[in-house]
Amino acid sequence: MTVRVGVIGTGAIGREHISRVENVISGGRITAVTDVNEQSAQSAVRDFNLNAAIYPDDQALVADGNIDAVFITSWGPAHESSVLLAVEAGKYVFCEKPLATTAEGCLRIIEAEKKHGRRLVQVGFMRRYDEGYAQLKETLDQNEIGNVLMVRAAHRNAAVDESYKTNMAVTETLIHEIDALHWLIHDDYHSVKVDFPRKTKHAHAELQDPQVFTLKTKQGVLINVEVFVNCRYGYDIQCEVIGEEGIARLPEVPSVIVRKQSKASTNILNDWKLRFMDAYNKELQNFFDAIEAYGQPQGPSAWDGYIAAVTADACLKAQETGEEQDVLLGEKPEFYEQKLHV
Ligand SMILES: NC(=O)C1=CN([C@@H]2O[C@H](COP(=O)(O)OP(=O)(O)OC[C@H]3O[C@@H](n4cnc5c(N)ncnc54)[C@H](O)[C@@H]3O)[C@@H](O)[C@H]2O)C=CC1
Ligand SMILES: O=C1[C@@H](O)[C@H](O)[C@@H](O)[C@H](O)[C@H]1O
Repeated sequence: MTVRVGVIGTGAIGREHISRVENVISGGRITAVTDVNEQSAQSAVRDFNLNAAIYPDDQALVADGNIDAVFITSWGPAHESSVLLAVEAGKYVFCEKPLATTAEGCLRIIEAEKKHGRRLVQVGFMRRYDEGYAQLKETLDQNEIGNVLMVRAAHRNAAVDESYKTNMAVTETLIHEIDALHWLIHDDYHSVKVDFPRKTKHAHAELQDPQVFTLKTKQGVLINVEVFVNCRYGYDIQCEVIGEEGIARLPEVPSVIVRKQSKASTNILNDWKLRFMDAYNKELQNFFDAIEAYGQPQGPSAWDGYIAAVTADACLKAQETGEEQDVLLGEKPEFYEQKLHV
């Protein structure tokens, strides 16, 4: 089966995903695109030599009877309405994070998907497909370091532009750790708080940078995540898990070690697209493979999108108030308990 895909939003990651469907992975084909900036949609068709219809908006694209799935790669605030349109039309959905900008929005999507009666939605939490995270998870699942006590993580970007505000440290950046870390240690968040250390001179006036988030889990694990988006030196993702019997670290990205002029040095990547390239490829391959094998996706679900949204809301409130906030999750619906494996 070839999954025929319509893409809503042909910006940076939309183009990345178009390219990987057309040139890298198997099982899918881009047959429709739309973007509020029509020129962007046209240039995607031209640049990737697509045999695809260009639609004026998401509604027209979703109504196309010749598409099976929709990739939602528009700006975050536009995601919810496009997901709802697609689910109501019975299309499979791959939606980049955030699934919706509020927990209530995620619940509306969950209700629509339950009404359809079968999972349709996968959220773009690609860390779960990264080889390093997979190895780290395997180490923890094998109980090699005993009970997990603490996690120390960092999400660093070299620089961001002026459109990136303090709250985006949560909604754009920390959101990946929010998803990956509870998945990694099989635990749920209980409360969150944030500290603002001395501000770097490289951050613009409306951005507090760096920020340090402390997330406590229901089992008492203390997770500390540094978000530092003007670190200057590169794109760097760190994660160290401290257990009762030992410590497990996310592997570094392989890089040749050069010994020269009394120094040993390795390269550090600068670009998130390269850091997680294999993970993006795997998540989309898995999306197509699961549709073929089971008639439904098996990757991060709308429920995972909801967990991230509730936790992100608590982090935003912690930013505003300076106080610790509880993470209040509803009961996981039976609908999302089913485990599939490709
Ligand atoms: N999983 C990951 O690692 C990443 C996820 N993202 C997420 O992907 C989404 C897109 O990010 P970027 O590609 O970096 O942004 P971008 O600004 O480069 O592209 C977004 C595109 O969507 C279009 N658009 C906005 N609203 C629309 C609507 N209602 N209908 C149709 N088109 C619309 C814009 O014109 C633009 O071309 C964001 O939610 C972002 O958080 C982005 C980068 C990496
Ligand atoms: O989602 C992403 C971007 O939006 C964000 O800007 C980066 O910091 C992330 O690491 C990347 O994965």
